[in-house]
Amino acid sequence: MLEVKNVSKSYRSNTVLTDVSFHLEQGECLGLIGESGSGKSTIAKLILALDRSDSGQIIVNNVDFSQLKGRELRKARRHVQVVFQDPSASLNPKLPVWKSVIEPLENYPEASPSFLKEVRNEKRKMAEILFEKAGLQSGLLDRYPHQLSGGQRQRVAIARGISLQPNLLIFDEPTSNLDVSIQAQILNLLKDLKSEINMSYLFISHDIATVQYISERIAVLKEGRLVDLFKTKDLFSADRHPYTKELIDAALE
Ligand SMILES: Nc1ncnc2c1ncn2[C@@H]1O[C@H](COP(=O)(O)OP(=O)(O)OP(=O)(O)O)[C@@H](O)[C@H]1O
Repeated sequence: MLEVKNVSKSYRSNTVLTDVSFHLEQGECLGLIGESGSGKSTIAKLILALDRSDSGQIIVNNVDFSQLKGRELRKARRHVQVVFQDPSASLNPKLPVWKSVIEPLENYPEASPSFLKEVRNEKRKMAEILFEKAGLQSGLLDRYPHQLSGGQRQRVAIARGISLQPNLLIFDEPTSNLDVSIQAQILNLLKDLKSEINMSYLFISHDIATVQYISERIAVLKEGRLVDLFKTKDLFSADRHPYTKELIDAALE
């Protein structure tokens, strides 16, 4: 459902991505790991069409995003959503959180997620269903972002991220700011949602353990090049790229 083909990107003289290729199957989670500055977020930005690659293609459901403009791009964008490390990025501090959760549904009136079919014109009901899916109690609907814990805020961002029933949900370090026990709860929630709603995930993290837990395959980025790509069960296999082994050793330390 996603194909990244020979993508390169530079900012002025700084080469950030070089000839990156990978694909993602429907319903699959691909983990993307690499050190800070290796280009992980840039890949996310390009897939979200927030920026353009210098060369290569990004194909979502057989549509080449790099060729789309204007209305066509806007229409295609609803199939790809994102959850960032900092949920504040997608939550308006001046709105009760239930309104932020249904905002994408207001922006795309043509979207009709299967789990909201019965209530598509009832804003509050849609928010209630999305809250329930994200494991949030309905008593929190009218809170403002600053009145929630970090874990609750991230659940709100997840509720918003799934609201349009996207084909692809990109996570950029979604649990890095959370305590370990909350991280585990959020990862379990994401696993459940993926099979329930049949979405594909691109899960960006610098933490191998997190990526190992949630992903079926793992891609390794080093200085803007994809150096390794393998099934998660082969993480400790002898033929891993030396750089992957370095990352594993560093994590074990
Ligand atoms: N809009 C931009 N203009 C100029 N340089 C940029 C821009 N966006 C990213 N870069 C540069 O691209 C490189 C890769 O950044 P990117 O954020 O993709 O890495 P990352 O692997 O996600 O790092 P981190 O884990 O720290 O978020 C960095 O050197 C960064 O400074």
